[in-house]
Amino acid sequence: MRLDLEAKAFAGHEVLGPLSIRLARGERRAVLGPSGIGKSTLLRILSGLDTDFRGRIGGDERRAVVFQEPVLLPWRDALANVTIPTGCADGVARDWLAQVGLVGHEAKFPRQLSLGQQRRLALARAFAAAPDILLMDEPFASLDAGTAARMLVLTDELLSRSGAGLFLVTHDPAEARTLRAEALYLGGQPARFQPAPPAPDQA
Ligand SMILES: Nc1ncnc2c1ncn2[C@@H]1O[C@H](COP(=O)(O)OP(=O)(O)OP(=O)(O)O)[C@@H](O)[C@H]1O
Repeated sequence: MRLDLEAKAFAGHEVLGPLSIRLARGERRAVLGPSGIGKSTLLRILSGLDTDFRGRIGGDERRAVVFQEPVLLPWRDALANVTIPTGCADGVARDWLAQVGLVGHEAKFPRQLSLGQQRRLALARAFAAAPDILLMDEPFASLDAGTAARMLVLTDELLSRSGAGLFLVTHDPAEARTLRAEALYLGGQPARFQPAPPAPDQA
């Protein structure tokens, strides 16, 4: 996946660029920076959801996106929430549901699952699409600390097992370290990649 972004603007106001990213299968990067700096905007461009920018995007890697909210189909059970969006076979979906710890929950509707289980269902759906690159936007936010820690370990395992690359948007440098992702810091106006800010005890 290649992005050479010259500029991204909203209503004539430039928020991002210039910046470049290269990301291949098996590589992991995390983008960090203050609220409103442009992290989600960058993820939307990389995922192909936002094509309204100046620059070039390329690479034929399959991409899957995991958002902070699981965005599930409310009237379909967990199994169909994996098979319908991805087109994968029932057996493949059952296997991914098992890998995220949802055996026995296949026939449940999203409203019958906890938030943590819904997040794991969204993770199973993303991996069932057999992505080369997984793009994740704050996927561990608003989970209690224990659930977030388990999700992080699970994500690390599934990335290693599948060989997929990772582009993670997060506020939390510790998440990037746990996932062994190279940290990229966004700063400035319009935002670009910058050197890491000093650690709090050195500031
Ligand atoms: N659809 C939109 N229309 C207008 N402005 C937008 C739109 N989406 C984002 N912006 C602006 O672009 C800038 C970057 O937003 P973005 O959501 O990418 O930031 P972020 O770093 O992901 O923030 P947070 O960490 O709070 O989620 C912000 O100033 C935001 O107000």
